[in-house]
Amino acid sequence: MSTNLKPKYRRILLKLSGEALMGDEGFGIDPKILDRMAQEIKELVEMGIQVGLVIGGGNLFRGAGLAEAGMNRVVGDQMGMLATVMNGLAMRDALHRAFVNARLMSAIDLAGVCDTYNWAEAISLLKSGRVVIFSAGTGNPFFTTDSAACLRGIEIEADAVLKATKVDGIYSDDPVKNPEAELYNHLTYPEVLEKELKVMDLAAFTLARDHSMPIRVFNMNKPGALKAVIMGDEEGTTIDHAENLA
Ligand SMILES: Nc1ncnc2c1ncn2[C@@H]1O[C@H](COP(=O)(O)OP(=O)(O)OP(=O)(O)O)[C@@H](O)[C@H]1O
Ligand SMILES: O=c1ccn([C@@H]2O[C@H](COP(=O)(O)O)[C@@H](O)[C@H]2O)c(=O)[nH]1
Repeated sequence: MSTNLKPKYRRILLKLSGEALMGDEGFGIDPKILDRMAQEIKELVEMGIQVGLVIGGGNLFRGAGLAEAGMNRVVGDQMGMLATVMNGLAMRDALHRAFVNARLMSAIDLAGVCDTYNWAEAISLLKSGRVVIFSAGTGNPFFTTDSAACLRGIEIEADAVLKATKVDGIYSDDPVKNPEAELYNHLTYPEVLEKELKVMDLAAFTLARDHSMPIRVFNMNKPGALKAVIMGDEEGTTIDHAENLA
């Protein structure tokens, strides 16, 4: 249970792993996970926290995988970006069913389906308590939704990028492959690079570092983990400048 009384963050950029959305299925979206995430986001909104959301697309398509199978990489990435719009539509629907006001924006024009990304409008929606889902990544191929999360997080002046993933945080090695791997509570930006830890791709990570955007990585399947992160409790792994970790 948290010993902190006030949330640590006022505005967050929450990145949800697309792959984690599929649960035990090999493809697609598990409605139970979607509804649980919607409830957890609702709790944050009720605490007065402004929530920007980026969802991955790994449960549907990844450009790199499609290119390996012979498809043109740009076309594969376009399919990957559209996959994140599908996840965004599903999440907006789940949030609306949970009586949470949410808007879906896309970095690619999709008139009639959702709004096109607009920075000023996003800020104004966040201030009015709406959850804003940023889909279609950065709108460009050869990037990932981790880059989109850091980019949008910096643009909306979020207090942190919270990366919800399938493992408890950042380990000394991939914990799925190496059960001996140790979990880190805190890391500085240079430590992540020195230790060659796979937190997110380099483009995303350096963007966060260069703009002093703290990153917190935690398990989206662990009940209460998101709330603990929000309250500033020791949960998952925090990456920041050394002086902010002290
Ligand atoms: N040092 C490490 N610490 C923690 N996880 C690691 C590490 N190295 C590799 N991983 C792997 O990275 C995975 C998390 O990846 P991540 O959440 O970034 O998925 P993703 O590819 O961004 O998801 P999606 O594309 O579906 O949104 C973990 O499941 C873990 O197996
Ligand atoms: O800015 C972006 C973001 C994503 N893509 C493509 O979408 C898929 C899914 O995103 P993940 O981060 O892997 O979940 C990604 O593999 C890319 O193919 C993109 O092109 N540009």
